[in-house]
Amino acid sequence: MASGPAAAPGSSRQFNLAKESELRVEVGPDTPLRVRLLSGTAEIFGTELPPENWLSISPRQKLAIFTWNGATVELDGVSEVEYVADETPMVSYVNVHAILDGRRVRAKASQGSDKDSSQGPRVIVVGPMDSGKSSLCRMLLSWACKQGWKPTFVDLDIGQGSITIPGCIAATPIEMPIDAVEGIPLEMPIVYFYGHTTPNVNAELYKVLVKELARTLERQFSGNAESRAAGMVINTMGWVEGLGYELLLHAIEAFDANVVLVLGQEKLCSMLKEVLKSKPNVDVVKLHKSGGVVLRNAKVRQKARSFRIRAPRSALPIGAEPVADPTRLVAVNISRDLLHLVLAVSYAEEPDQIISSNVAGFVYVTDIDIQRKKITYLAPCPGELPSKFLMVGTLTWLEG
Ligand SMILES: Nc1ncnc2c1ncn2[C@@H]1O[C@H](COP(=O)(O)OP(=O)(O)OP(=O)(O)O)[C@@H](O)[C@H]1O
Repeated sequence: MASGPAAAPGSSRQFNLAKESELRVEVGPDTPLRVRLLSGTAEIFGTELPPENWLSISPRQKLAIFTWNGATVELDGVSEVEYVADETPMVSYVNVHAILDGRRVRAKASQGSDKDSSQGPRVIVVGPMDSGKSSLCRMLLSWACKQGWKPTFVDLDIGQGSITIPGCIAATPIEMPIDAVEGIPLEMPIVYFYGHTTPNVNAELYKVLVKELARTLERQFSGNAESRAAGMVINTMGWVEGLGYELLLHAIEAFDANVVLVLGQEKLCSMLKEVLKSKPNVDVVKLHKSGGVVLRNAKVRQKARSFRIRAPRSALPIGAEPVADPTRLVAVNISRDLLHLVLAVSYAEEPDQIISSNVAGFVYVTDIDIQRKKITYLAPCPGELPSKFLMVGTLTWLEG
């Protein structure tokens, strides 16, 4: 591993990357960094770099520029960390991709026959915090897209998810390799609002929403053979003990996952193998964590969450006391407590549809007039909200 000091502002430098090595880069909070490919081929989490064009890397991003066959890349700007590593688990990851691809081909070939064999792989990626789950999901999705598939990405991580804002679970079809800068496309996500960043606040509600999302996808797959064959890649939370473990099992069951990829933890892998051995159609596969995955402390995680809420479609909540039935709806009075909260706008038409409805988007409360019972909010687009039901959780956000 060759490591270099962070570069001085404005200086550009080149790296000759040998076959199957990667340049790992951590970008600071406010310093811009650009990268370009000068020769050979290289990719960022499964998406190929365009030749010659400068690509701006967003602040705070931590990434690897990996090459299968060798490449020269140039960096321009300031980074906090940059070094080249030649030991990576990428070959094992791409081998998994090849197996998944074979299953997609077989699923497509059996379209029109029985439903079970026309179902492509349903992959769930599990592992402790900072084991590289999200990065592996990205690679598997982007490699599948490169091959012409349109897999569905499901993100069950309510803390550090990458489809929408924290406190939600969501799914979206991925039709093109994921843009290294823009991230997951946001045109068509199906989003369910949980309203908290940890599942133990209301684990029953979390489970109900996971089931609803799984049911919605099942309905979509039954009418769309193409996405059924492409299958899904499911990202999970980094909580793998106790209730966290129970929720992983629940997710495997709810989505009918048939490939479980376990990143970086022997214990979790053997526990899952043991408990799933009664299901011969479920493969549990252990994979090594990449040495490049960057550990994030609680503060960094909180910052990352609040940063995601600044994204165009944002919003977050406050909650009521737990009650006997954890999925019972509680009406929230208009009070100052709502100020600076992000509320989810439900698609529900009637109150009894609220739990089972996905959300249209989010609004951010900027003012409360208690006398007139009036809420002023920021919304991503003008006009009326698609429903009169707004949902509240425990997530807060102050512009800072
Ligand atoms: N090979 C690599 N080189 C450099 N940075 C990497 C590499 N792999 C992952 N990272 C970075 O490390 C951080 C953690 O990785 P990732 O988000 O994939 O982990 P995770 O297991 O999904 O985390 P969490 O449990 O918090 O959701 C991310 O910022 C990611 O971009």
